Amino acid sequence: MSSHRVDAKVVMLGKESVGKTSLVERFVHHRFLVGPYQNTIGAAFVAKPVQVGDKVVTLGIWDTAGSERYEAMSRIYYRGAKAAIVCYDLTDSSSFLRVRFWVKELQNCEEHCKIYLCGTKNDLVEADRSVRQVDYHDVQDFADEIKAQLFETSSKTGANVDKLFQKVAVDFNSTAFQVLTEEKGVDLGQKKDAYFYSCCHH
Ligand SMILES: Nc1nc2c(ncn2[C@@H]2O[C@H](COP(=O)(O)OP(=O)(O)OP(=O)(O)O)[C@@H](O)[C@H]2O)c(=O)[nH]1
Repeated sequence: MSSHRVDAKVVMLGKESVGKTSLVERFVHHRFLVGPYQNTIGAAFVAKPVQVGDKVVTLGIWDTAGSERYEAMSRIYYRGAKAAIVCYDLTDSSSFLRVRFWVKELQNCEEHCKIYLCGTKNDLVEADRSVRQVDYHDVQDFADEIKAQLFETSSKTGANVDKLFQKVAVDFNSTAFQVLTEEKGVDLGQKKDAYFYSCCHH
C-alpha cells in the first residue's frame, strides 16, 4: 500500500479554537501541544491507518481553519468527504451555533457524508462542571434528529479521541457505509487537484 493511499476522506469542521487541530494531534501523534494557540490557516492534511478487524482503513484527515475568514475554503475541503467531525467546545455555547451551520451545509451539499458531533475540552468540564455551556442531552437529541453520532472528548487527557476516529473507520468499513462509496479510494499522489473543486454556493 502506498503511503499516499487514502480510503476515506475525513474533514474536521467547527468554529475557531474549538480544538480541531488538537484532536488530530492527539489521534495521530498521541500528544497534546501546550503553548500559545496557533490558528490553522487554510487546512492541514494527515493520513493515518486504522486497524478495523483484519483490515486497515487509512483515514485522510483534513483539518480545516475554523476562522470565519476561511469558511469558503473549508467548503472546498469537505467536498467528497465520507465523514465530517463537526466540533464544538463544551465550554462555549456560541461554538454550537456553528455546528448547526456546518450540519446544514453538509446536508445540503454532501448528503453522503456521515456526520459525527464532537464536544471538545471535556477535561475542563470534568474539573469544574459549572463551565459547561452545552448540555449533553440537548446535543444528543439533535444528534438523533440528524442521525449523527455524538462524542465528548478531551485532547488533553485523550479521553474518547481514539474511540471517535475508530468509529469513523469502522463505519466506513461497514457494508452500509461502503455502498455509498463510489470510488474505492483516492490516490492523493495522482489526484491532488481533485480537492480543489468549486464549492457549494447558496
Ligand atoms: N483544556 C483543553 N484545551 C484544549 C483541548 N483541545 C484544545 N484545547 C486548547 O484550545 C485551543 C485551540 O485549540 P486548537 O486545536 O488549535 O483549535 P482549532 O479548532 O484547531 O482552531 P483553528 O485552527 O483556529 O480552527 C488551544 O489553546 C488548545 O490548547 C482540550 O481537550 N482540553
